[in-house]
Amino acid sequence: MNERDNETLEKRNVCVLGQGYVGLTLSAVLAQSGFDVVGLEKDDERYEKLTQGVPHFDEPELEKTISTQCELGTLRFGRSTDHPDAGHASAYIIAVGSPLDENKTPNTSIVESAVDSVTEVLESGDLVVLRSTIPVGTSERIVDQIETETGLEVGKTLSLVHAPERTLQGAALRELRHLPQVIGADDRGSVIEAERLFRHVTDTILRVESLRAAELVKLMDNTYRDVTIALGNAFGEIARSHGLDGTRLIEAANKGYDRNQIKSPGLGVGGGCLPKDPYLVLESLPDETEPGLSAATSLIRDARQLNESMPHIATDQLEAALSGLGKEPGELRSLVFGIAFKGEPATNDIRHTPAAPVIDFLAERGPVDGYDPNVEPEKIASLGARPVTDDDATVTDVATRDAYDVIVLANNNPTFKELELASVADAAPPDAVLLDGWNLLDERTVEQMGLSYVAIGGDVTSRRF
Ligand SMILES: NC(=O)C1=CN([C@@H]2O[C@H](COP(=O)(O)OP(=O)(O)OC[C@H]3O[C@@H](n4cnc5c(N)ncnc54)[C@H](O)[C@@H]3O)[C@@H](O)[C@H]2O)C=CC1
Ligand SMILES: CC(=O)N[C@@H]1[C@@H](OP(=O)(O)OP(=O)(O)OC[C@H]2O[C@@H](n3ccc(=O)[nH]c3=O)[C@H](O)[C@@H]2O)O[C@H](C(=O)O)[C@@H](O)[C@@H]1O
Repeated sequence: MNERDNETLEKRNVCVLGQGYVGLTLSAVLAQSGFDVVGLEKDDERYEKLTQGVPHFDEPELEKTISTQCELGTLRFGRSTDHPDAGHASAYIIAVGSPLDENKTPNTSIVESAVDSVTEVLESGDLVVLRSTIPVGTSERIVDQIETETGLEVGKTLSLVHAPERTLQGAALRELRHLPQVIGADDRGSVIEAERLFRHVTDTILRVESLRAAELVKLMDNTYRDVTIALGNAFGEIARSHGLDGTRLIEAANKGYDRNQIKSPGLGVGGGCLPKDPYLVLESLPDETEPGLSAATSLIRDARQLNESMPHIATDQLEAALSGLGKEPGELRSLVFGIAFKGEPATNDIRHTPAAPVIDFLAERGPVDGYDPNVEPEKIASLGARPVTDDDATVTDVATRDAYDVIVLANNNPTFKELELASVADAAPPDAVLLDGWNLLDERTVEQMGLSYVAIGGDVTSRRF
């Protein structure tokens, strides 16, 4: 049995490795829940901002929570497990990145390196929580890594679980408190220890049978979302091939028919996770050639590839619409609204943003301005667009500051619906094109203003007025 079995976690100090979207929000909520937390962040710039109480990303209530907990002394930050408080902790939560490499194969080296640094301070009776999203089977390999490096034994002198994060960026602090927490381990004692911690965060703990079960539950959640989004995108393309408007047909199909809620077509799937996690499923299969698996993996892979192609399908549509403009190469003036990977809930995260391939396409044809009230100008510039930084400007002010030949709504920020189309059309050259990546606007209104309207999943020629 675990040597600390009779000690409740209320006395445990917690060390969270990685203070990104997952680690920092969890550190804040754990501190708020009465734990003594040290958050470790190895990135110098991010660490420096944290020492000033400033997160590198926006989440509602996050900065206020951090400031309160730091003032109370329940939350502090360090760079590595060399930090004195890291050694005093008895619960270690790994919340570092698990990206893909350039071949779209999972890279768990960042997780393994974080685990390595924890093994230097682990003691008998400690708890390790693997929170990063990792391929099935990774936790078992980490158990071997820790047992070899420390001589501790999971289930006897050490507890180890996989407890995945499932919050939505932009809603994380609220969802941490309300979503059920999945916990999987290969021994009962470890689950009990982890429950003693997470029951202070959320009311519902969902025990699953093993480490790999918890890994797969998380990957199923995100892969399900990616595949269902892909099906909405597929219907958009199928409808368009019939000269029909997929978005309107999906709206009709969903109305009053709750057991089906088909997702609307969109410009693409971004963020740090959905574009990645289906590949973690595909890359952790024992043997993809087994008959039952090959169909399953084709479904997931094809869905992922369709979602990856959506921005390029959009620029193909745009290319067709631009042919009528007769612009010389390099002359096309463009504005891209919505640089973050999604517009709602608001985020400043540009990881895998669908705006990037659209900016690339337009930048080959002329200057591109980029506008997103939630994204720092340097991030917009990093994608090759010239940041528009008029803080007091309305979206109409931005859209009419130049005679743009192309205006793109690249994410679903609801403020883009406030575009005063008459003003936009007045400022634009004849036959300017508006690409509405999220079907935010009414095509009839856009067309009546004299702008060419291109929508994802929509087909203007099909529209019966
Ligand atoms: N972003 C999200 O909303 C969600 C992400 N996840 C998963 O959680 C994990 C983390 O995701 P994010 O927070 O978005 O990643 P992130 O990249 O924003 O944050 C990770 C942080 O850890 C730091 N770091 C890396 N190695 C470190 C080490 N050894 N010691 C201290 N700091 C270290 C990095 O500098 C970075 O700031 C990933 O596996 C992701 O798939 C799961 C659910 C939600
Ligand atoms: C199953 C699920 O809901 N996963 C969530 C997802 O959160 P994330 O912050 O990535 O946001 P998201 O709403 O899934 O959006 C991801 C991308 O998908 C796009 N998207 C979203 C919904 C939709 O109907 N169509 C669509 O194209 C968004 O525009 C965005 O580019 O991924 C998170 C993660 O694992 O990082 C996860 O914790 C969250 O619970």
